[in-house]
Amino acid sequence: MRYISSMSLRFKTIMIAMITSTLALTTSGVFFSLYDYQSAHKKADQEFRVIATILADRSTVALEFLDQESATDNLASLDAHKAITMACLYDANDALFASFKRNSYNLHRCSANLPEFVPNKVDLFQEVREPVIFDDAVIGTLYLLIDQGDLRETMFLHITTSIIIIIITLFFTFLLAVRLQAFVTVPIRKLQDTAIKIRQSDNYSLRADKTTEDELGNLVDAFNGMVAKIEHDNVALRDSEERFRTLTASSPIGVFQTDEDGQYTYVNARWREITNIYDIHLTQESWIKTLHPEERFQVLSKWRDSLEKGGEFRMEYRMLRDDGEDVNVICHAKPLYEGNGEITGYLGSLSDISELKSVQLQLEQLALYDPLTKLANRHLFRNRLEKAIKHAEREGAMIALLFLDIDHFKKINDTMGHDQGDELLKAIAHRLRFCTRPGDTVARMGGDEFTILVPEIHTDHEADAIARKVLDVLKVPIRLTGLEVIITTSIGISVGLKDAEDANALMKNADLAMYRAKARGRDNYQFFSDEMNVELTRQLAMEAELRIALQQDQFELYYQPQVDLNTGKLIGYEALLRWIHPEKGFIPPSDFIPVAEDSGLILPLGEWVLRSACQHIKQFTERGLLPKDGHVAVNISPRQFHDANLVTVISDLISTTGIESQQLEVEITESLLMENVDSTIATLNMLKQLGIILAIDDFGTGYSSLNYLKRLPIHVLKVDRSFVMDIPKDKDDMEITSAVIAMAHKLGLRVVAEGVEIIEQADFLKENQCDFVQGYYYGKPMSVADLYENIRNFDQWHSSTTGG
Ligand SMILES: Nc1nc2c(ncn2[C@@H]2O[C@H](COP(=O)(O)O[C@H]3[C@@H](O)[C@H](n4cnc5c(=O)[nH]c(N)nc54)O[C@@H]3COP(=O)(O)O)[C@@H](O)[C@H]2O)c(=O)[nH]1
Repeated sequence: MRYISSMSLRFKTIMIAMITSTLALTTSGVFFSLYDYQSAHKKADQEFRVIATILADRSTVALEFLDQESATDNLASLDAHKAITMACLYDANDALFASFKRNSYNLHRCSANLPEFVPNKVDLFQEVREPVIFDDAVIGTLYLLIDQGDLRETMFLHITTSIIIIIITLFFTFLLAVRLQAFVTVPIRKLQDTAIKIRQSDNYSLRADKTTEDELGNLVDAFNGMVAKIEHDNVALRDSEERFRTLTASSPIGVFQTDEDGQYTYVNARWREITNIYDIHLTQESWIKTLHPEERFQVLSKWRDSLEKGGEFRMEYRMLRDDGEDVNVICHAKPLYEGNGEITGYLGSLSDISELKSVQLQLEQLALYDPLTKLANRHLFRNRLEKAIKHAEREGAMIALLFLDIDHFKKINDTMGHDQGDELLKAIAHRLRFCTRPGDTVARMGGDEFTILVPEIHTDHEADAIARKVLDVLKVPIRLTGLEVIITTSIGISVGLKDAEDANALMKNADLAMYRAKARGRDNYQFFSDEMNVELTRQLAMEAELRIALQQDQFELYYQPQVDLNTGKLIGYEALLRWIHPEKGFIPPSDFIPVAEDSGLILPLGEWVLRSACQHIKQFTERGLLPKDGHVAVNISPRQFHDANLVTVISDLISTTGIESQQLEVEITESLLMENVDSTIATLNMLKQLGIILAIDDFGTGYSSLNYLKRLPIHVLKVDRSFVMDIPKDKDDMEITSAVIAMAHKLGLRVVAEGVEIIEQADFLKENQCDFVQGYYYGKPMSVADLYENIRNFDQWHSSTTGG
């Protein structure tokens, strides 16, 4: 079959025609020869039987009368029939009676007796036996032997003629087939030649000639149509490729194409710029050489993996170019497929993302690191803390978390200026790094708060040692431009997973411990303890109770008189808040004010105090308990002071209660002044514009500088009780107090001395021109009812209480 399929169409067409003709002619020749032979044979047989019947009939008389001569003559009439070779007449006993033979050369002779009949005998001669009947009795048999040679000869002649005719016909058929096949093969050959020409010349504008209008003509049309489509597609492809080349040539992205083995077949100019490879014969090896040694293995194995699996290649990697430049790139290559689905190569892009990477790094730096100190920021610290907790859970290890707050940093920052403050923070960060090991994390949480995470400790002593080291190292004077600063810090330590098992709790515990360190005089460290937690629980319980107290009106204002030292007259009161708990009784403000401050409850509570104080001012004025130009001082906590609504609240209260604004004095603590200086001054100015009196409370306990005080729009300075209480025993306190009074006067401020308990203190203050005093010596804070009871006439009441 394969042999046949490889034969030329021309040969096959001729062969088909020849085989078909041969088969048709042979079949019909053989059929007709046989038919002819059979017909001739049948006809001869009938003829000889008729002759035999007639002859037998004629021989009846000769046999009956035993007339051999007549019988022989009778038989001799057969001479006219050439095919009858021999005729024998047998009598009733089958004995030869008369005979005839063609000639003396005839080999056949009649046998003496009638030959026995042999059925299905095949011979060149045919026998005919005809009974001779007389009166319905067989009196003899006529036996004829007929030579069939003529019949056969005729048949052979017919066959021979047929064969000759077949051969001649086949010959003409061949000539005709050879001629006719050209109608099929020539257009096909032409089509083939055109196809070959197109293929060799890549000239798709060529077309095959259409010579017929039959199926071959249709084939040519279809072929030409197909070529036209290819030509059109080629043009489109060329245009597209042209556009691609033009585009890639000026593309800011490197573009490359490789074969299926990864060898470069095309790169654009940008690709060369990025890789710094300008070899004309570009190989994969030249690209491999540009890969950064640290990443070469990963890049190559991924690239080879993509080649083997026929998958996409997408990777971000570094290159170390031969000019020494470190370039970050992102490479993306996709396989190109042939029509049969096989990969023919890769088309890819190469982008220089160095700038992006550095921006990303900067962003990461910004997102995870504190821009000033370059320490980890809150997020990164939190992240590392959570990882350390997980590690500790798995390994059963301990972690230490140190929470640091620089002591009085705000004061230092405000005094030295923010630039120096920043330098100081950087120096602190540097020292903290020095105190830790590579696996530890030092973070700046914001402001002057730092944390240290030690991810693996074995005993508390290790955390203890780090804390000591930090305290010592930070205490070493820090030299800034033009000055030297000594700083201390307060450190809270929580140990995981002993004190707490999650990041929030550990942070909270360390924070709590840090506050304990602050409370214990700063410049020390404290480990978190359960007792701190108890304290926290207590504070939370108190917070809940404070909310109820606010709803149930469990608060009351007490008033402590303030006296003019020169005249001895009452000039006003300080309003002091009291919480009368229905079960616990009196709870001092020093206990609940910090809780209210921390929880934010100070805002509604402080507003309540202001409203009550304004209402009382109104009542006191009406009942003559407040002298003309007298005032009531109200304490404002830091959080309340920084509340955006404070000025509006006070302004509304003054107008709704109908008091004079100068009858209200607002006391803010000195420590508050050290935070947000600008906004503090702005708020003070707004309050001053309302016409109220502004006083600085607890003066001397903070770190206010004179320069700083000068900028503040305040009227009164209250010398803290801690300076007054040891007068006259403590000479230092006396000196400080007199200096503060003198300084305040120079700044145009009036001075109130707090906590005056004895006459010596009053005398000392008077000698030093202190303006006003307040203290148990003049009167303890008292309820409004007591006030009405006691101060009907202040002068009388004062002399009765002081004995003066
Ligand atoms: N934000 C607010 N703070 C308030 C309010 N009411 C009070 N406070 C602050 O609570 C702190 C404690 O106050 P308190 O227990 O009322 O103590 C005051 C006086 O009773 C006490 N004092 C006065 N004279 C003497 C004395 O001669 N000896 C002595 N041992 N104590 C005396 O001093 C406190 C007044 O201090 P100060 O406010 O600094 O003038 C206290 O800090 C209050 O400020 C409030 O409504 N809001």
